[in-house]
Formats: sequence, structure tokens, C-alpha cells
Amino acid sequence: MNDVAIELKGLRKAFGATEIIRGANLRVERGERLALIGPNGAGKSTLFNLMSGFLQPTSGEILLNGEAVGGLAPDRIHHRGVARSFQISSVFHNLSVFENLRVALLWSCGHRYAFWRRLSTLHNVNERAEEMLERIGLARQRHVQAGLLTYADQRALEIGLTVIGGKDVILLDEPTAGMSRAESDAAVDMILRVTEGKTLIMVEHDMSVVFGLADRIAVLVYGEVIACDVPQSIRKNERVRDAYLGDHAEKAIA
Ligand SMILES: Nc1ncnc2c1ncn2[C@@H]1O[C@H](COP(=O)(O)OP(=O)(O)OP(=O)(O)O)[C@@H](O)[C@H]1O
Repeated sequence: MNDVAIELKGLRKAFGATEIIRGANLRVERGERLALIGPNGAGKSTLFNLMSGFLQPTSGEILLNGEAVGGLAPDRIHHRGVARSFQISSVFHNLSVFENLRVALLWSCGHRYAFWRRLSTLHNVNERAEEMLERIGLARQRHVQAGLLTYADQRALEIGLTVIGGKDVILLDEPTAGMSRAESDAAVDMILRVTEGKTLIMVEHDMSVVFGLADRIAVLVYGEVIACDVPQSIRKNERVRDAYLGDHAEKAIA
């Protein structure tokens, strides 16, 4: 059994004449939680888009469980076990929290959502949606229209929608962006709970979230992974401090 869930080898992506990802190498082990950090414009979202099929690499390889997936369409990569969230909300605002979870689950299993179909008749769907409601802490809001949830609860729902399909590799793009300190702390606990046993790759700017969640941290600077290591080593890494962490590191150590 291959212990590497996802691997990038010499990955490059150019937009016109501008190369944004410049030979990125990364190995993410099965079941590990990896935070991807780096300055604005370093190429973190671009790397996510490449890993999830929303962009095609210019060259280099993306291996999922040892098999090349670079260039496959997003639905094919999803089918092979990768689920991603977006910075922009993917929640259906007019549907209830519970209904959102059921739709996401059906879509992930390859069913088309039909409003006239009695979803309750579909095997297992209600049970799994119930379970996810509990895990994301929204059981009491199950009948609330998703658009009426607080911002933090909408982000929690979004994570539930990403994870509910049962994929093994979860990509979260800035899951705590825009949250208060208390909301971010609660989100960290929730993310730890819902991604247990899965491979998690997360883009995040908030260093207390990064240091609270990650087994390892990969630092992307100008389209290259300049370091990938356990948090204690990243804190001490001179190159990382110079290129990015600076003051962040001092705060993270505290
Ligand atoms: N489709 C595109 N066409 C042209 N340039 C692009 C495209 N997508 C991203 N870029 C450029 O690539 C660079 C990296 O962008 P990206 O969003 O990946 O960075 P990031 O590390 O996620 O930044 P941030 O932390 O600010 O979200 C930026 O200069 C951006 O303008």
C-alpha cells in the first residue's frame, strides 16, 4: 500500500508568459494534515486548482495514490478521491442546512438532485446527513435556510459539504478566513473532528490555525515549495522566517 496520498513532482504552471508555479515538489502522506502557507500571490490557490483539476499543469506531475492525475477534469479527480472547498461559498442559500448536506452527498455519489424525488427514500442519505450535522455542530439549525446562518456557521456547513462525500483527500481553502478568534478556535476543533483519518491539505493565513491543525507545514514562495516540515522546524527555519513568517513566527511560538 502506497503511503503517499498526493505528490507533486516538478509541477509548473504558466499564465501566458508568466510562470506562477515554478517546479513545485511536495509529498503528502496518507492521513496527514498539511498546511500550505506563503505570501500573497505565491500561488497557493493556483496549486489547489491544479490538484483539483480546475487548472491544467504546463508540465510536471500530480500523483494521487501513485497514479498520474494531472490534467484530468475536476469531476474525474473528485471521483478518484479528492474533495475541495472554495474561498467563495458553495452553499445553496435557499435550501435548509440538512437539505444542503443531502444534495452534496447525492452529488458526490453521482446522483443528480431532483426536487421531486423523495430524498428520504434514498438509502443511507438521511443517516449520513444527520451524522454530519452533529459533527459540524449544526444539529440545532438543521431546518434553517442556509442563507440565514451566521458567516461562521456557513463556513462550517461548507466544510461539511466538502467532507460528506467520503473522499479521502480534503482540500480546504482558507477555512477560517473572516472569522473571529473564538470562531476560528471552534472551527479548528471541528476540522480536526471531521477530517479524522483523512488526508487534509489546507491553505491558511492564520498562524494560530496553522500551528493548531497541521502535522506538517509546506511553505510556498514564488511558486516553489521552499520548506516542508513539522511546525517546530518550520518556526526555526531561517529561510522561511526571511521569506514569510517573520512576525507570524513570534506569535505562533507564544
Ligand atoms: N487565471 C489566471 N490568469 C492569470 N494570472 C493568474 C490566474 N490565476 C492566478 N493568477 C496569478 O497567479 C499569481 C498567484 O495567485 P494565487 O491566487 O494562486 O496566489 P495565492 O498564494 O493563493 O495568493 P493569496 O494568498 O493572496 O490568496 C497571482 O499573481 C495571480 O494574479
